[in-house]
Amino acid sequence: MKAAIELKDVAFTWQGRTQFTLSVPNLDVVEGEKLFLLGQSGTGKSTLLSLICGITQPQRGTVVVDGVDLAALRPSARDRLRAERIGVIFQMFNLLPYASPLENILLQLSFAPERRKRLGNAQDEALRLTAALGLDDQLVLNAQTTELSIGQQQRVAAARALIGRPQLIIADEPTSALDANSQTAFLDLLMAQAEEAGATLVMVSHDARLANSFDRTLDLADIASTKRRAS
Ligand SMILES: Nc1ncnc2c1ncn2[C@@H]1O[C@H](COP(=O)(O)OP(=O)(O)OP(=O)(O)O)[C@@H](O)[C@H]1O
Repeated sequence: MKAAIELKDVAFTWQGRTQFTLSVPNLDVVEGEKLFLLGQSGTGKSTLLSLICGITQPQRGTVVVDGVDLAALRPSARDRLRAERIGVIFQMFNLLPYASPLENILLQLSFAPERRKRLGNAQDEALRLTAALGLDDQLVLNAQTTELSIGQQQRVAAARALIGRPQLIIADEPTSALDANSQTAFLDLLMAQAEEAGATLVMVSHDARLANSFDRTLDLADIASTKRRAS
């Protein structure tokens, strides 16, 4: 089976913060796999997702995504690869505050012409996704993102990640602000979208009950060592 993500001998330290080092000797995720990633707070789950997305670069080792060694790309090419092939739901959402939810979702496609081409009417697709996530059309079309609750913003961030069926979906605690019913609806949609696109899914969550829906569960402590030195 083809690997969607391969990490080898990776070591990473945030610039200027030598207290924390994340080391991942080996991590392989195969195409189409749905991986659930658990781990204690502060151990480096979000850091690992940043490395996979090419947002940060390891000081040592290789990160290969969809057959591409991220270190071999210029920063602009890494940004393009991320926009085209990876749907990212960031822990802090990273939405534009003064744009509408719809504008936030469609903006993603302006950086990703391949994803755009897979769609007929992009606005219809955005509204289909947001409706499936329980958001009202009028809110999506007319509200400013700052007016949305945290749970609503999380759903907008999810729709932005899913639009255009990216091959890889990276989700950092995407259900943390949702109530139990919304969590179930969200996970159902996430799984359906991943399956429809044959996408690989890596999701971080503290809620171990969600693990049942995934092919594999990993605790970060079993694949990585985290060094935390007192500063
Ligand atoms: N942008 C950043 N700049 C500097 N240090 C950072 C940055 N992001 C995270 N860190 C540090 O890296 C370490 C790991 O953080 P990370 O967010 O990856 O952990 P986590 O396992 O995702 O935590 P949580 O479960 O609480 O979200 C922490 O010591 C954190 O302070």
